[in-house]
Amino acid sequence: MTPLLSASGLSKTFVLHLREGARLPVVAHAAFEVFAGECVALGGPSGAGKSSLLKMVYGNYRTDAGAIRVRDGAETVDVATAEPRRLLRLRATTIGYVSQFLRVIPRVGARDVVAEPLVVDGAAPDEARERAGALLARLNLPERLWSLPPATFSGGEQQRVNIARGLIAHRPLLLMDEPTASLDAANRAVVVELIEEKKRAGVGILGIFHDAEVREAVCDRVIDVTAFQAAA
Ligand SMILES: Nc1ncnc2c1ncn2[C@@H]1O[C@H](COP(=O)(O)OP(=O)(O)OP(=O)(O)O)[C@@H](O)[C@H]1O
Repeated sequence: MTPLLSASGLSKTFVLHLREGARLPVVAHAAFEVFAGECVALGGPSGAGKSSLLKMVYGNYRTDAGAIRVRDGAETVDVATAEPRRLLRLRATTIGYVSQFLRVIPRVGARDVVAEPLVVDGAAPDEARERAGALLARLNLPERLWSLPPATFSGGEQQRVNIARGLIAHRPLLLMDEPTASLDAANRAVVVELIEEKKRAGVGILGIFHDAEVREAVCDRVIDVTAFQAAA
């Protein structure tokens, strides 16, 4: 079986230009794979480079060396060297990303924020809104909030809107950065169920899961990022 994601030789050093070019090596020669239907956690202590690796896989951080091969239908795209347009296309169809925080879209109500990825995929707006409502209901977001822009929502409410937006459409590879950080036990359990459903649908997941209970419930294996520690 070919992996959905195959990273090899990944290295990254931050150069702090405002600190006289101080160099902060984060990872060196990182290599890992993610297959369809599995959930893989990036593990290791704070500052080990978990978020940096996830951002490299999504193409938000440049890599100094290495390849990040992502299967995109019949093609394979190397995120590390892809043209910006190719990267945007890859994100539109293949890589989903659930960040910790919602990037609020001004004046757009929560339900429409969640429905948008389906509309972009070509779903009829009414159907997209109905599915968005159903997902928000599963995540216990009170219906009175659905038409309101999430800017004023609580941290946990915003995180649930963010999760719903990140999970509503099918993307074969899903990156998750602490998807349950601000959630209570009942909502954590819903997110665990949603992740299980994605796995059953063949989605490969790479994520950071600080909550040990959630990690043990959904993750098939943990990649220890300290193994990729760069020499200072
Ligand atoms: N944009 C950046 N510019 C400079 N240094 C950065 C940047 N992003 C991360 N770093 C540094 O890289 C190192 C790894 O950070 P990263 O956020 O990847 O760690 P982490 O394992 O995700 O930590 P945590 O569990 O605390 O979130 C840290 O020392 C951090 O200060």
